[in-house]
Amino acid sequence: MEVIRDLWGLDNPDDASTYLTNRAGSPICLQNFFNNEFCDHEESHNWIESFNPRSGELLAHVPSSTAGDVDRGVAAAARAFPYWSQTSRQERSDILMRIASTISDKKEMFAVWESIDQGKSLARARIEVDRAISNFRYFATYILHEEGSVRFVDGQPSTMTYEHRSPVGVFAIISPWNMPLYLLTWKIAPCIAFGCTGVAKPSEVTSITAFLLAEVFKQAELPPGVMNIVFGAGAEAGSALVKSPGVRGVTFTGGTSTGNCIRQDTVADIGKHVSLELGGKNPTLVFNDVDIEEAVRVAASAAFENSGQICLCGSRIYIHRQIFDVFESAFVEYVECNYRVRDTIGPVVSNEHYTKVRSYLQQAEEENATFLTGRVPTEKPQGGYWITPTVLSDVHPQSRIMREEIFGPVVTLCPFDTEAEAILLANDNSNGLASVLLTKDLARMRRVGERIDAGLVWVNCWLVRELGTAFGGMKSSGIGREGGAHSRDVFTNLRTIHVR
Ligand SMILES: NC(=O)C1=CN([C@@H]2O[C@H](COP(=O)(O)OP(=O)(O)OC[C@H]3O[C@@H](n4cnc5c(N)ncnc54)[C@H](O)[C@@H]3O)[C@@H](O)[C@H]2O)C=CC1
Ligand SMILES: O=C(O)/C=C/C=C(\O)C(=O)O
Repeated sequence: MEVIRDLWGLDNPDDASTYLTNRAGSPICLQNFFNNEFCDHEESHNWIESFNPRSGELLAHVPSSTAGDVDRGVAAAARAFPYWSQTSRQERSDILMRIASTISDKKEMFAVWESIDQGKSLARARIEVDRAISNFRYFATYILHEEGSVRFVDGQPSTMTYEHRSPVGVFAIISPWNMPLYLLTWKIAPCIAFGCTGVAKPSEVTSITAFLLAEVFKQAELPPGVMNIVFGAGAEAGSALVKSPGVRGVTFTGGTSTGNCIRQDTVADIGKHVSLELGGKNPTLVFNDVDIEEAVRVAASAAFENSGQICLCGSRIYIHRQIFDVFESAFVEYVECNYRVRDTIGPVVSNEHYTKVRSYLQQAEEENATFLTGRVPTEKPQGGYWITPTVLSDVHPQSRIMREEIFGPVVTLCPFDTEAEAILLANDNSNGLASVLLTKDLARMRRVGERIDAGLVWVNCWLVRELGTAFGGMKSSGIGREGGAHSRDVFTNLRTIHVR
């Protein structure tokens, strides 16, 4: 496979950029991956164009797969399931470890292509590649250390009872464009660790690292059919995959409206396992006892990391009125020094997303919000989708800017007077994914932390992750949890066995 060989050999940004220049506008063409073979999609003239976010240039041709292609992937996964579901935990663990080592050997190559394809900085891409490796290592070892128990039924000493788990079957794994490799592996690793097989459909906007991951599966000798990758549009390939009768479970991360569609598409099949991790409009609460410098650092990182394109980003910052002015000026100064486009943060992912984020900024202007820093972009320098980190105040609580997930480098600042008001403001949103509390008061951490509508509450920190703990949201932010035993629940069926 010529393209894989080319990309695989490039592990520094300069070589990758020379390679792209030498292709002289001829895009990289990706292929589906079924049964451990790269193969052409059915309608081989039909491609989705994927662009370089830094320049707007055409970067890749992504197969526009059809329902027929999806069927091939599902059939491959179904054929592999009887064998794979019976392999020993040790065998699966060894293969997951080999996958982790193979990515690790090509860490820089993965980071370079993730950065080119998604637009994130190389530093950020490196962190995410490391975390993708950790996903495989974590589930490789988790399955070796699971505990179970056998009990005797009360009053019946000759009857014992125990719980047994078995893999569900073929999974549809659907992932978004904001942390492409990390979020895909967050689902693929437990899927194969718990004995399921699958078909993964990465976002059509950022498909390159998933294509490289397919080569990792080959090199790590994952048996054919255990994990297949189909590329294509959500409305066609994604939808066909979710609806496929051969698919027994769906795990999805992405936007809330797509999550709602997937819920509708699976609701009639009651036995299908469904796990949905959706959007957020997350509050950061800054109380009046904080160290301002530290609070600014955490709140800014929560707002602007990955150009605000993480579902966990804190895009509504509420600050106690007593420290509002001092926090506001320190925050703006910090953002201007530390989140500079092109230098420390990248563009947003696509032209479509640029237009969406820009429309919120235009609305802010029309509604007379105060732009403390940042602006409505008027041009695309060098054709890229650059948006300057923007801090707004004086935004009406009912404005779309305050209520909807913008998913870009845009944050609002608002004052509050009391703890009770802070909780009301934080919870005044249909989402319930994440939140940050900044305070030194331990009693308040509990009082407030336990009343916030959010699946994840970070106190004096943000994006601290422990892969064994529950990850997911409440309200419109999703259904179910993943991580450690929660992922096990997604990918396995539970039966209770009584033996006399
Ligand atoms: N993790 C998160 O919270 C994310 C949130 N978003 C939000 O969602 C908005 C829309 O972004 P999109 O790129 O359109 O995200 P999306 O949620 O539509 O895309 C995520 C994945 O779902 C697939 N998909 C789309 N429609 C589908 C369907 N009907 N059935 C099955 N799969 C389907 C896509 O191809 C992609 O692989 C963004 O502006 C952002 O606000 C986007 C990405 C991640
Ligand atoms: O686990 C993390 O660190 C980040 C997860 C991010 C998402 O799930 C998302 O943005 O969709």
